[in-house]
Amino acid sequence: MSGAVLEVKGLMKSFGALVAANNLNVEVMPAARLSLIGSNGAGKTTFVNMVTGYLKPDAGQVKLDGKDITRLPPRLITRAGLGRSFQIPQLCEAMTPVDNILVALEIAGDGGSVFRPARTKGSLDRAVEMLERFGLERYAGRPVNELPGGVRKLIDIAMSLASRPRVFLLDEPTSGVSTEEKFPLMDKVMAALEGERSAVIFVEHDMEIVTRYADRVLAFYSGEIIADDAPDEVLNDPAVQKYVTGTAR
Ligand SMILES: Nc1ncnc2c1ncn2[C@@H]1O[C@H](COP(=O)(O)OP(=O)(O)OP(=O)(O)O)[C@@H](O)[C@H]1O
Repeated sequence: MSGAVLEVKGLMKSFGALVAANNLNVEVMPAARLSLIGSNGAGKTTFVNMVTGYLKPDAGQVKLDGKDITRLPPRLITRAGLGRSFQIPQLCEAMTPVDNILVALEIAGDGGSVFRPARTKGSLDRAVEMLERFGLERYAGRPVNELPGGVRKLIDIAMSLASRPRVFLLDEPTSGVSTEEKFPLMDKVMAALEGERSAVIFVEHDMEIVTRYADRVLAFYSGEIIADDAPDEVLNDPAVQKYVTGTAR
């Protein structure tokens, strides 16, 4: 046993002649803060989609807590303990934040209907607790389609975290967020994770966010991981400066 919560071995994916993932190997420990960087088309989303079941790999294996989840459908992967939030929040527009979180709990749970999620005391308490953690109590009773973009993003993240995923994947959490809002948003996400053992993996183009919130960085280039180390090491790597950050002198 490696102690890793997520183990990715030999993951491969091609689209015709284009190799979008070339033998990706990654182990993620509980409570890790891992950032995925790389220029457009480097293969980050392909990696995330394969790990979360949205894309079938051509070869390789993904294990969560030692359980093989390769090729399971996304919903079963969520149930196994792998949460995901999207660049564009995936919300039930006419429902309140509390009801959205109840739906997320239902999807991550063992059954019931996502159209009429159970309103047990446990699930309601958890939904309210999540809103409090993100400072969103005042929006509790309004439909989410009336709420501002930053708030919707936080609700989407609160939905994924409500079921206490073992691994939480965030796709560009600060994209579309203003410079003034990006640090408060990440501070809230990281504070909400305190006390949980979830490992966090976030795709990010903003190097200020990467250096402040990640304890490890994977740099992708042309379907391969070209660096895997602490943020300072990766950002000072000549190949990363040449192919990823464009900061080579
Ligand atoms: N469904 C698909 N069909 C064909 N090619 C694809 C498909 N999905 C991704 N690709 C290609 O695979 C490569 C990797 O794309 P991917 O979306 O994983 O990159 P990325 O690092 O996430 O980029 P970005 O930062 O722009 O989101 C790119 O060349 C892309 O054009």
